[in-house]
Amino acid sequence: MAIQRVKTGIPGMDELLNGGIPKRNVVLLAGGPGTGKSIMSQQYIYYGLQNGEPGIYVTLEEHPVAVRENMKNFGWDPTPYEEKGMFAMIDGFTGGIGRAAERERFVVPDPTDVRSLIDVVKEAISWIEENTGKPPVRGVIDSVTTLYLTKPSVARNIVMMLKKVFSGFGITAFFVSQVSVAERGFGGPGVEHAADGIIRLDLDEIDGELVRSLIIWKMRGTKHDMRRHPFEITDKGVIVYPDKVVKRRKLVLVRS
Ligand SMILES: Nc1ncnc2c1ncn2[C@@H]1O[C@H](COP(=O)(O)OP(=O)(O)OP(=O)(O)O)[C@@H](O)[C@H]1O
Repeated sequence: MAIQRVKTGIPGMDELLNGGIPKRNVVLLAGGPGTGKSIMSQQYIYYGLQNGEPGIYVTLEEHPVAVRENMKNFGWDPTPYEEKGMFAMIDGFTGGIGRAAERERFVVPDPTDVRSLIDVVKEAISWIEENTGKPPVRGVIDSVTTLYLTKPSVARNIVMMLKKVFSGFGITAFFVSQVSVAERGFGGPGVEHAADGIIRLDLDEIDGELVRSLIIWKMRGTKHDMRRHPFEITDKGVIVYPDKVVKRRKLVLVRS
């Protein structure tokens, strides 16, 4: 039987994934600052909404109002879908502080406490089920790194706890993982093993120009492309180029 897949909807990406992400996979979207992790996550969620697939988005690094504004800049206004009960924005940023936070439907009272975050996620899933008759298909946490910045030793446990909830409800998720500019890993000890998939995004200076590229490091349940491909961020979102390959320039030391 063919496996069920969730299309990312990001032009070029599903080709690299042999058709899409296997359903229920939790995929780490790992990369340095400004590499495009949030934009790619928002594009993933919005593609689903447009195709009748409910979604949840947990924002831990940005105000939910700023996330909606950023999405609108790309033409991805989530508000009508929130009104229909198809999309839940989970505010893990404000802790309920501020006027705008009072208007949010799902607010995590203590964003540093993973259990309180999980409770609100479950509430949002039930709300979507009540409104649409099905659980969300897609989910995003932006970023999971925030949850263990000060306690890296529990990183893997936290990712496992969240993965159990998301994949338990059949949700296919992007967990955004922040890595520092020169870091080769995927952000946090052991998280790379807990995740079902890893997509690594990079921004490199080549010949005085910043070049965006990505590579699918792993994806359980499917074969996938193994090469590094360039991508661009445009006014309409991310476009990946499956026919182009980026070969990293090596740093050559010249002795005088
Ligand atoms: N309309 C646009 N057209 C082209 N590029 C854009 C546009 N809007 C934003 N960008 C690029 O996207 C980058 C931000 O992307 P994004 O917020 O997804 O990064 P991120 O990987 O989530 O970063 P961080 O970890 O710092 O939050 C900007 O630095 C800019 O280079």
